[in-house]
Amino acid sequence: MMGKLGVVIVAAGRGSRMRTAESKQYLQLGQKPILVHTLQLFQNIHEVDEIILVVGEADVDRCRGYVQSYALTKVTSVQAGGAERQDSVKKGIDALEAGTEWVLVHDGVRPFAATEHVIACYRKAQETDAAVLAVPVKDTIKIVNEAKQIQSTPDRRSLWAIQTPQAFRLSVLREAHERAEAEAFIGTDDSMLVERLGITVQVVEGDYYNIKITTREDLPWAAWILEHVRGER
Ligand SMILES: Nc1ccn([C@@H]2O[C@H](COP(=O)(O)OP(=O)(O)OP(=O)(O)O)[C@@H](O)[C@H]2O)c(=O)n1
Ligand SMILES: C[C@](O)(CO)[C@H](O)COP(=O)(O)O
Repeated sequence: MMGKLGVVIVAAGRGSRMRTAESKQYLQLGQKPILVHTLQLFQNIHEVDEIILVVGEADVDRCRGYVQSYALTKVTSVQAGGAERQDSVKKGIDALEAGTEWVLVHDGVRPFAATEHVIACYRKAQETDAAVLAVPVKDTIKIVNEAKQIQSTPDRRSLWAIQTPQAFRLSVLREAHERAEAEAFIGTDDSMLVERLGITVQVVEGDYYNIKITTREDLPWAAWILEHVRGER
C-alpha cells in the first residue's frame, strides 16, 4: 500500500511586509480569511490524507475554531510555530502521523495553487523524492551589490521563481531539517535544505496565479484571481 500524504501548511508569520494590524493570513478575501481558502484547497484534494496547520501561538484557538466551523476534517493538528518559517515547518513535520511517507509543505498565504499543479508536484516527488512548483521569471534579474551596482546578469533562461507546494519524501525532508539545524543554516524555502544534502530537486512548472500574498498591492490582485480564476480550477 502507498504511504500516506501529509500536508504542512505554515501560517505562523507576522506579515510585517503587509503592514496591517491583523496578520495577513487572517485578512478577509471574499467571504473567508485567506488561510481558510488555502486550507480548503488541500481539504478538497482527494490524495491528501492529513493536514497539519502551523500558526502563531496566540492564534491556535482561533484556528481550531476554523477547523470546526469550516469542517476541515483533514486537519489533524494545529501547532504553534517558531521564530523562522523553517522552524514552523519543522514543527509541522514533527506532528505528522506515523505512516506518512510523503509531505507537501505549503505557505498559508498561497491560496491559489491549482489542484492539477499540486498533484503534478506530488507525482514528480514520488518519482524523484523532491519536487517544487515554479514559474520561469519574466523580468531580467541582476545580481546587485550593497552600493546598488550591478555585478552580473544571470541568463534568464535558467531562472525560475520558486513557489509552494514543495513535495518531498518525508524521510528526506526530515534529514534536511536535521542537517540544517545541526549546521545552524537557515534557508528561505525547504528545497534549499534538501539541495544541501546533494539531492536533486525537480522543478514542476505551475502558473503565475499561485501568488504569495506578501504586500498590500497583492490584495486587489488576489481579489481579482479569486473572482476570475479560482472558480475555474
Ligand atoms: N516564523 C514563521 C514565518 C513565516 N511563516 C509562514 O510562511 C509563509 C511564507 O512567509 P511570508 O510570506 O514571509 O510570511 P510572513 O513571515 O508572515 O511575512 P513577512 O516576512 O512580511 O513578515 C507564510 O504563510 C507565513 O505565515 C511561518 O509559518 N512561521
Ligand atoms: C517558500 C517560498 O514561498 C518560496 O518562494 C518563499 O521562499 C518564502 O519566503 P518568505 O520570505 O518566507 O516569504
